Amino acid sequence: MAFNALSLPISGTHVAFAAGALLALALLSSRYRARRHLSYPPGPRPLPLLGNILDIPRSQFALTWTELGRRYGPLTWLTVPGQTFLVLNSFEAAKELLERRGSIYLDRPRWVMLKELIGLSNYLVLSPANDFWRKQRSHLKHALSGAAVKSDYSSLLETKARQYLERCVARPENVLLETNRIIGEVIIKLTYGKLEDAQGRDYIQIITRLLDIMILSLQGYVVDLFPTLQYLPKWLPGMKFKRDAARWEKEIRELEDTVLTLVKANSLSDDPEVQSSYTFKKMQEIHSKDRDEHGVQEQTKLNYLYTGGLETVNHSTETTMQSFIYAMILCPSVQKKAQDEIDRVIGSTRSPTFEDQPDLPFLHAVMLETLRWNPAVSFGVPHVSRKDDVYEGYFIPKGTTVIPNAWGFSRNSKYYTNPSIFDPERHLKESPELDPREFVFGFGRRLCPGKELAFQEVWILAASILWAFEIVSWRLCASALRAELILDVVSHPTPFECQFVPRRERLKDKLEVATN
Ligand code: HEM
Repeated sequence: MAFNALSLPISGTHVAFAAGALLALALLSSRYRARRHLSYPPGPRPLPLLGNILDIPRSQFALTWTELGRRYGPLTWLTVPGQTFLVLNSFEAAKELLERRGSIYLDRPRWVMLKELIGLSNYLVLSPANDFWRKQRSHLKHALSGAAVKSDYSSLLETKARQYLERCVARPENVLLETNRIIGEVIIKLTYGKLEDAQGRDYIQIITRLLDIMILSLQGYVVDLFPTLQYLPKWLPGMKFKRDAARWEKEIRELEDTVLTLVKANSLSDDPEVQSSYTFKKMQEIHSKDRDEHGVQEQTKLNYLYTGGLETVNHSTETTMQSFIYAMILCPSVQKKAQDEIDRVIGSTRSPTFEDQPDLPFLHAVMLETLRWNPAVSFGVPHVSRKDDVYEGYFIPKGTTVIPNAWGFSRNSKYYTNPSIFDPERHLKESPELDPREFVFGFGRRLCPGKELAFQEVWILAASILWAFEIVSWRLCASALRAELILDVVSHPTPFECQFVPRRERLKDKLEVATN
């Protein structure tokens, strides 16, 4: 039986529904038409089937992103089948998209190798913007706020800085290793309260290995560009990524189990150091909310996994300190000026404390310049968009991976005069140049929650080194050294040797007095 539309009973609801549907259709079609007239941002021409795969670097990523910016302008568009990428070489565009429109650019890439094959999807920095991520971030926001860092962690940071100086006096040939070690100790102390478990296993070694695996797996595996490759059998040629993933997954599970055991043991500890740690406090919260043993187990695991996100960012602080030491070797006049300021304000009888901070403006500028000169996360951590967007007339579809090229901002003469020169004075001008903390710690809702802690930590370590030592190069004179930076996932200076020469007579005695 044929129905005549007019013979159907029509109610007000139907009319409203039909009008709504028509309106939605009209909107959709006008949006579609508008989109058809909108273009993607400029970028290199994609190849059939492969897209821009040949334009995507395998190393020194930030250099390629910066070069693309020079050729195509502040926004560069790249595609590989099924994925779209937007490289930002404009600080203003990064601010607008990732911060002001932060609710759109909130997710993280799929990172097939790291998250799906190795199973690290629950680490805070890698996590999609889900409920757990939100809860953990809100907890961290308080635990690592500027006020909390000042009141809760200043004394730990000062004590660690003095211990560091003592170790450098005792083992001057090992200062770079000691630098990495002390930074690891700060984060582990703060997270777990202890550096090793009852069996004497060193947590810094465990975490360092975890970080190394993470960074290795982010170094441009082809499966990240073509996720379907993961379903092919591992005996086929080109499937090395599958074997790597299987090996690392096993290793990571073992490392995690060790730390998880510590987290559980810690939750029962009556040691005050443990009780002041981040995980102890979180575990108390979990126990107070969930009395069911299975729930507690699950929460403990999640707590560990998310806390794991804290240590996974440790390399950034290490490389920032390495960049500082490297810059001081390359620029002896800057080093001397900072030391003169320290000598004037602090003198020779005691080592620096945070109370000296307001009186050391040149040192503050040196630390800002260190962050700018070699942004530790040189091309930022990518954000992924949750819905379609339009910016400056360009269409940015949902699911686009947006890369804020921090290195590009740091080398852009629009923001900095002579950007490749290490020059702290740029931050002391009447109108200071762009504060690098505006971009080296990322943007918007994914902004680094550890930025206050990181800045205070590198500040106290740098102040202590300059107070106690002259930093010189082991073999070469400064003029023979060139600034060479490796811009990988976490960027760092090329391996170099250096020596800390004591500037104070009886330095060891002075440090002992300070420590006691
Ligand atoms: C100089 C040292 C550091 C630098 C340069 C740095 C930089 C960054 C950057 C660029 C991001 C990505 C932000 C974004 O996606 O927009 C990030 C994320 C993060 N950082 Fe840091 N960071 C440093 C130290 C720290 C420290 C000491 C901690 C913790 C104690 C920390 C904890 C985190 C966490 C948990 C995230 C993930 C945030 C999220 O995805 O929601 N960072 N960091």
